[in-house]
Amino acid sequence: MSLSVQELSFSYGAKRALDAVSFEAAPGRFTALLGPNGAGKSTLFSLLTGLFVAPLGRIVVAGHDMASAPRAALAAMGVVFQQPTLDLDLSVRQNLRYFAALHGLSARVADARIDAALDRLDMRERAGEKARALNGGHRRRTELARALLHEPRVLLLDEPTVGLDAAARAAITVHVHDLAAGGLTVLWATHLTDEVLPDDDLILLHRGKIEAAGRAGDLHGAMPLKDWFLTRTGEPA
Ligand SMILES: Nc1ncnc2c1ncn2[C@@H]1O[C@H](COP(=O)(O)OP(=O)(O)OP(=O)(O)O)[C@@H](O)[C@H]1O
Repeated sequence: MSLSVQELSFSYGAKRALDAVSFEAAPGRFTALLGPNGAGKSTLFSLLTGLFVAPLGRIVVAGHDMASAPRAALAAMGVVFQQPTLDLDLSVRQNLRYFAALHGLSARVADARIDAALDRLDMRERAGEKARALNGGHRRRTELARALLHEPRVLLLDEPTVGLDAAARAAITVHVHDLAAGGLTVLWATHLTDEVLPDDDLILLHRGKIEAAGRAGDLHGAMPLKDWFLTRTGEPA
């Protein structure tokens, strides 16, 4: 397993946001972390990315424990945050080069990887444009390209389609499923059931606890995922 979360708990004062959460995400699989608003998805991402330190439980990324080997764990991880994080005054290429430099990549290696990443996302001709000039879908693609530059084993995305139109949402969802099919470990947090395919691995998080986990199609069976989600959480997707 390239991502393993064991008995993770976290509270904001008296408010318990995560309660003994355990799950694994495997290489070559798209794992959807599905939960209604307030389920604890963002809290979990803050712990996975080292923004918060978990007082209870364990996170292991590609064999590296976040508590004892945080640098190695973080180096094995690519992250697309819910909030946009591009520098809007820099070009696409400058944004990517800056990130590559932070990861210690030489300019030559960085430029080769940037070109390949932009080609894959059909964005090569936008490389010189300021991030400000891009629409939401292209900004997200740039963030995705950036998250992969250091060739992580695990890709984490926190509600990456928020604010995108239907076409951009579909394109990025398909692209990330392809990345998983190519061998990457993907953890995709969402509250939107139409982003989850029957063959995906699904973790249902509700009120800080894992409510169900398994292959999505096996969990919801003949019932549409949206209806299954409603019966298990009492909240519409
Ligand atoms: N800074 C905070 N202080 C107190 N409670 C918080 C804080 N941040 C989150 N919470 C609470 O912790 C719980 C989990 O919140 P979290 O933001 O992780 O959920 P989420 O699934 O990401 O929801 P959303 O999709 O709305 O971001 C919620 O009940 C929320 O109200």
